[in-house]
Amino acid sequence: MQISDLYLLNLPQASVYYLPNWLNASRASDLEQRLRDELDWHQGDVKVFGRWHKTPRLQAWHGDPDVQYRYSGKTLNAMPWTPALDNLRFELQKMDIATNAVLANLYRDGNDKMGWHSDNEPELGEQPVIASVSLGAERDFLLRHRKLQHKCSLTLKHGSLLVMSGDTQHYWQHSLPVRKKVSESRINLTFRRLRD
Ligand SMILES: O=C(O)CCC(=O)C(=O)O
Ligand SMILES: [Fe+2]
Repeated sequence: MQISDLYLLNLPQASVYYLPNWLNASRASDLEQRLRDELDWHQGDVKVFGRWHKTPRLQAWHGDPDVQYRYSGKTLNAMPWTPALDNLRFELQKMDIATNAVLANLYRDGNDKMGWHSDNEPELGEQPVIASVSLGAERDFLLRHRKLQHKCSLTLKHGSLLVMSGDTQHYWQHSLPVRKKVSESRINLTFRRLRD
């Protein structure tokens, strides 16, 4: 499989690709269970408008030993790859998506969320490639252009793969809004490549 086998979203100044059934349902469910048990989940702190809050989701940071992650003024060392994460990383590698770390998010239910942001930290480079795997509850993923009026909403399915590349992070923001009716949890893995 190649990135060109995914569906390209028709968005200006963006390269966003999506494949709903990247993993079959049973593999996706097994993986979800394993990751829930194996990853180094913790609830971090974020600074929003000068005040500290608990992140409205759990997170885990895994990757190559030398990879560090700067987040709200803190530096975290990556925990090692687990076999399950390493397998996925290998499959992405076969699609020419080279990554050395993954930020995992666990949304415990529809109250957990992620606010508007771009993944544009300098260590991700000029044109970051972010490969995002979704497991568990379906959640809406929103994209909005920073200057134009364009918006887009996508329901990320169990076992799906979303790839953001090119200028996407430069011109667009994305978010995962609260969905009160969702009672199930969701795990999302965002594979990234950080440089030093
Ligand atoms: O949960 C998602 O689908 C989005 C996660 C995300 O944007 C991130 O980790 O940077
Ligand atoms: Fe993101």
